[in-house]
Amino acid sequence: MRTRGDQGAGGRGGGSRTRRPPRPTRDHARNAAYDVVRAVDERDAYANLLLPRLLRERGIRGRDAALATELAYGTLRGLGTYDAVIEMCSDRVPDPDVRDALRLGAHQLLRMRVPPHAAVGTTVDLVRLRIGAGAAKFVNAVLRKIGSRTLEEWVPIVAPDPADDPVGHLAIAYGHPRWIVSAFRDALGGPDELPDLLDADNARPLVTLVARPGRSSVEELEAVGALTARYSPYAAYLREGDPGQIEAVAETRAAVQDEASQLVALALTRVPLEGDGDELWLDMCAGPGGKAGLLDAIATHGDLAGLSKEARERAHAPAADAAPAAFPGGARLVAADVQQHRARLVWQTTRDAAVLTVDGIEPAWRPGVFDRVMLDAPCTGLGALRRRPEARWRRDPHGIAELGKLQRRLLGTALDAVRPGGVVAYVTCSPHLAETRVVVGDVVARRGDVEQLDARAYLPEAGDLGDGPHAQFWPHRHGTDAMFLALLRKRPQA
Ligand SMILES: C[S@@+](CC[C@H](N)C(=O)[O-])C[C@H]1O[C@@H](n2cnc3c(N)ncnc32)[C@H](O)[C@@H]1O
Repeated sequence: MRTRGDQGAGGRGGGSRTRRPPRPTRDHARNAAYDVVRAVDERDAYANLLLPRLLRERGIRGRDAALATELAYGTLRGLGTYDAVIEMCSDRVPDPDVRDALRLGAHQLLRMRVPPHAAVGTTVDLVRLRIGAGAAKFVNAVLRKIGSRTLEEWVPIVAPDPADDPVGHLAIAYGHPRWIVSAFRDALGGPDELPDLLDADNARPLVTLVARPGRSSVEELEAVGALTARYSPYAAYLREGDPGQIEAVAETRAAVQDEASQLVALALTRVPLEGDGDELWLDMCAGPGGKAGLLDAIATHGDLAGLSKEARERAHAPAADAAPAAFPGGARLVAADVQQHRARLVWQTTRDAAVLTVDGIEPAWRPGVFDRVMLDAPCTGLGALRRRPEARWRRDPHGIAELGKLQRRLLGTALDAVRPGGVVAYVTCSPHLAETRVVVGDVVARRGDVEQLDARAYLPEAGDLGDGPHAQFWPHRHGTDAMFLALLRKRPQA
């Protein structure tokens, strides 16, 4: 995985050597973390898939498992910062395996409260066993230099001056690629909240559960230790433990689902439709099924939690929008995805939905047959960087133009699929303007049959959603993913 200064061999402490196979050490947590960081760097592995497997296979549990997780995830999140400091402290470009060990040591020295002698000593031991004595000597010297200053002291040395280059400064200080910091600044409308947002992106998110209405309840989740959530009437937070061990989750009556993901689905069900009929809903890009699971339960059983009187009063419904309403049930969800394996996941997590493997841009349905359509469009996922530690370094701004074309085409077919008077929710797990407001603005301007509703009026539980008419969630404001929602009504025919 490249951040900067990725130029090739070096840092061996002199001379060539034969690569030794890994030897076991007692420091299971650091070995597992190192293996994860190496695998991500070397073969584009996914840390959130590999680490749990390694912990299971090696029998690493409890505090060791927590340490391995913090070491691996924290190191991967902070790569950009650590590489800048490593470059400053090295007299040669380290080889990738040595560099990954240095990154692991730098994370312990600069962001974790590991005492310097332990951070240096354990990393040097690991390098001696896994790579060789020469590399261990080099790592020892570099880590000692890194440990001579705190992160706060290093940042002004290795990052551009904030007065000349505020984005470049924040990119190094908070370990994010520069283009992502720029995109966040544009979406926030200015730099003021950037440090809070980037900081929130570096924290592990709470595990949020959804109790699917008619199938489970928040009370059932609270009875097994989950905590009352802030916004969604169906959410509960899990502080610790494996959600898969909870009976309701194992039985797909409940699931893991970010709170903003729950709320954007709920908002779609709350818009009063114009004209007759509210029986058939479509989730056009449903895999792996988070929103489909909730929409399927509400379609069948209704929005059982409904909206509190206070929330209803808080709902600011502009004249053109009717007030939010709790759906009474009695509808059917069709859930589609272009990828068969993702459609299968949707089938496994829903109960009553019809699940199809279909390309949303070549739809298998007649135009105008659906009353409500959810389009959770494929996107860069910049709003969920907290979840995949390495994701920020893998995203590429050059893909956005192609994604934008697909997003526009899918939004066009979603609007064709809904009946006049019906509603489409356009959702992305990205706040990037090119994937959100620009896509919606272009499609609405091109068609004469769509009006954009004030999405905030259907989310009275959550404030601070922006200037509208769309709603934008943020990790630093809401503790959720940075999810975007636009609600579009197809105008009734004259
Ligand atoms: C952001 S994810 C959807 C997440 C899902 N709604 C949830 O809440 O779990 C986007 C999905 O769109 C699917 N997709 C991409 N292109 C598509 C297309 N042309 N037609 C239908 N689905 C598509 C992808 O396979 C992916 O599963």
